[in-house]
Amino acid sequence: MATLGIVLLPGQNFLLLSAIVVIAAFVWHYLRRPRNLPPGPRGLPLVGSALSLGERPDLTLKDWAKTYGPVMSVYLGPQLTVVLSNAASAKDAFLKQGDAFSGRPEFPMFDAIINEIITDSNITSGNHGLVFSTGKLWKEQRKFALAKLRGFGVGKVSLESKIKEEISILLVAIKSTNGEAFDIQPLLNTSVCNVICSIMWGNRFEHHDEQFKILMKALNQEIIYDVLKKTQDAHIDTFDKGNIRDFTDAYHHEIQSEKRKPHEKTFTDMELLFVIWDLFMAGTETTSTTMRWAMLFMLKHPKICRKVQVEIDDVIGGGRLPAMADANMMPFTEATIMEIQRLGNIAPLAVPHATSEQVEFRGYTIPANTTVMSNITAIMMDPTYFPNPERFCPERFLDENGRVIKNEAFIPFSVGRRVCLGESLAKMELFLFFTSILQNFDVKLPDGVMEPSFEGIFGATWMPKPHKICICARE
Ligand code: HEM
Repeated sequence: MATLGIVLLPGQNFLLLSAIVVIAAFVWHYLRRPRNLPPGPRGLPLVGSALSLGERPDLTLKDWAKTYGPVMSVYLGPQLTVVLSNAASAKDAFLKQGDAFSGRPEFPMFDAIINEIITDSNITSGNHGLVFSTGKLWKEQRKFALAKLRGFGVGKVSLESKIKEEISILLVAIKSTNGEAFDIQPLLNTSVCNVICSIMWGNRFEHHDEQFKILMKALNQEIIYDVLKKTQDAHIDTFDKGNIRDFTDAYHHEIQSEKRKPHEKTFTDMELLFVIWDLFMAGTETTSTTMRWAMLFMLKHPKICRKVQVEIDDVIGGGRLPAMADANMMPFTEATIMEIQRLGNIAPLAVPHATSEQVEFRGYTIPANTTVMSNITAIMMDPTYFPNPERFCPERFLDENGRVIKNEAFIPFSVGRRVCLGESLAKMELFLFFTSILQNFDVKLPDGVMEPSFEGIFGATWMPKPHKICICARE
């Protein structure tokens, strides 16, 4: 190459070209940034700030918010993302401007997975079910699911008795460990999953049932679709519109009553599969992981554990299982569960939202299709609302008369239109499982272990690393 009278050797040619590409990438990176965005780190071309997030993105983002403020913009790869790091900004967005802030980002990887799993249909997009759907489909599915979950007993005594049946079986299984160290996760997963089975299909499974074992194993695998489809098809074979037994029947009835043209319908057999899939995925690991954190916190704070047990003994005694009606009379236990959820915090960045249109927010302009994340870790560790936030202290949720008080930054289920659809069910399960275990057992560390480990794995949820504990019959 000979330009401006300069002659370059082949190696220099390559260097020059690389330099031009890098400079162009930086110029493009800075110029493409839309005007009037919230402040935030500039990051690098193409990857943005994604490589700086580390193993705990929630903690890194919490740290960055100290510099850039509670509403900050970050490029994660090429994706513009707005991060909300205090309760007020999350509520302003998801509650006050919920119309614009309740979409979900597109996940090309998710679409690819769906394509891979579902081979017998022409489904190509991820806009299905409850968790990742948007627009009219999401609104209709969510409204239906909420109404039917209520109809099939969520928040009512009818479901409570099913949860208690599950708990009785769990307690027998725990007792059979004879105080030996064991991993409680599979037992908890099975019990919680069975509660969803009861609502979806009207029946529970024995822990050793082969079909149930396949379902449990499938939950995190590609065969989940086939397993759910087989169960659903068998269920629908016995459908009788005069006898709606469960969620699946109610949904099937809705499909049959749909009068809209095929392309306008959102209630279909395929959609039912996605909805059930979402309820299993969102409703199993979340609750059982919170219970695993609960056991660890009780091991770490035996005095608090003892105080909960004293309250259980006073209000319930030992002659019957705990009931939801007891909760009002057990403020310390309620406050302890809240503190477990605050520090156990299983959904540190919740589920990302997206803007459905360009929106003016707190003086900034946020373009359509921007990903919006609420940093639940930052919100539930905010010292303005939780003084000394690292400390495990149930009393922070009690007033001077020992009554439970609300704290507006306590949002483990998120807020607004996309608030966790299973919140009532999860609260029922957490109270009944937690109190029933502590009513009957003491939690202990295995021989030779001095401290419970709070090391976790940051994945779909923030969960404790696999560990063993001893659960011994109370003396
Ligand atoms: C301790 C237990 C649980 C916690 C901490 C939890 C937390 C959350 C959070 C943070 C979200 C995201 C909300 C948002 O996008 O702003 C969510 C969504 C959701 N959760 Fe839960 N969850 C729990 C249990 C459950 C259970 C038991 C079910 C169902 C049976 C469930 C079903 C769902 C569904 C369907 C969504 C998506 C809602 C939507 O996009 O409209 N969750 N949950």
